Amino acid sequence: MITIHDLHKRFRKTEAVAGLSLEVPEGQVTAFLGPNGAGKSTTIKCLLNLHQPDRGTITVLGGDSRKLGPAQFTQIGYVSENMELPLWMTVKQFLDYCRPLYPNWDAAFEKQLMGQFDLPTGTKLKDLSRGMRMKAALLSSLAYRPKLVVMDEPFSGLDPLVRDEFIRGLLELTGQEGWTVFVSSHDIEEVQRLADRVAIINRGKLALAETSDSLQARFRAVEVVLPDDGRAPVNLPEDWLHAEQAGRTLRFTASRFGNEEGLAAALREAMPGAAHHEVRAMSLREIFVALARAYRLEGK
Ligand SMILES: Nc1ncnc2c1ncn2[C@@H]1O[C@H](COP(=O)(O)OP(=O)(O)OP(=O)(O)O)[C@@H](O)[C@H]1O
Repeated sequence: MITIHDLHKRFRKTEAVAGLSLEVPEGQVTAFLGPNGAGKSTTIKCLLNLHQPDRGTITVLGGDSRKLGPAQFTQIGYVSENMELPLWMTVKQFLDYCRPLYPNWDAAFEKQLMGQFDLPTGTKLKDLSRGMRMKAALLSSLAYRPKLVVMDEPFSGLDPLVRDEFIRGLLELTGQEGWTVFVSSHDIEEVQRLADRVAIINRGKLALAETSDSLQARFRAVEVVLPDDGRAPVNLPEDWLHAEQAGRTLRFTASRFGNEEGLAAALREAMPGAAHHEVRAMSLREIFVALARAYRLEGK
């Protein structure tokens, strides 16, 4: 659905995107993660033809992003935290304004979304809470049933309750509609329930792209009780991340977990005298924290 190849974009001295290549497959929700200033918004603006790439190519919906025009934009829903909305309009006026812009606008679906999002039609956009305003923006971008939904930090600034409700609505819809969604965030917590795939960008480059299932299959939190002399070996396997010892307990993150037997054998080899160990699956949030430490993800 989206193929980014060797994307470069510079603003004066800042190299915002520095050779990013990424595939966003059809029918899945891809979370595009990275710290502040990593290059997420710049990538999204390039793929929507709002910025010209300096180098590299992006294919969106089968065509060159630089040729995206009104016809393609009726197939793409775009929601951004910085979106400018006509705040003086009521929700109803706003939707009346959007409807004729999209030949594929689905009035019945608009109604369904209105119910689902529980929006007050007669209220001016400027008088809505931030969460409600994002919902109005989302509604106006979904009611024409786009093939591709691109969201740039849609949840930032929403309180957890509103965010959860918003995500529940989105989850239902993506499930029903089979949408391809590309959603950026600086915090996995915001999008972990939505994401089929995770792509991490750091300092303008791709650090990792993988399905959530594969990440959750290969990461484990491990706790080992060391033998009486209580010293962990200095050279642990390099896929055991962030080893920390407290008393006789050694904790680390196994980043290439295959199965219990394989891990037990590796533990016996690395620490022959260890008494016992515990292995626990990790949430995407915990995995992201471990990855952030491993890649030293930092804002610019
Ligand atoms: N129009 C611009 N002019 C100058 N510099 C820019 C411009 N847009 C982005 N940058 C810089 O490019 C880098 C990447 O910014 P970008 O907004 O793409 O990051 P981001 O990952 O979306 O960050 P955030 O999570 O803070 O939104 C930053 O250093 C930013 O200051």
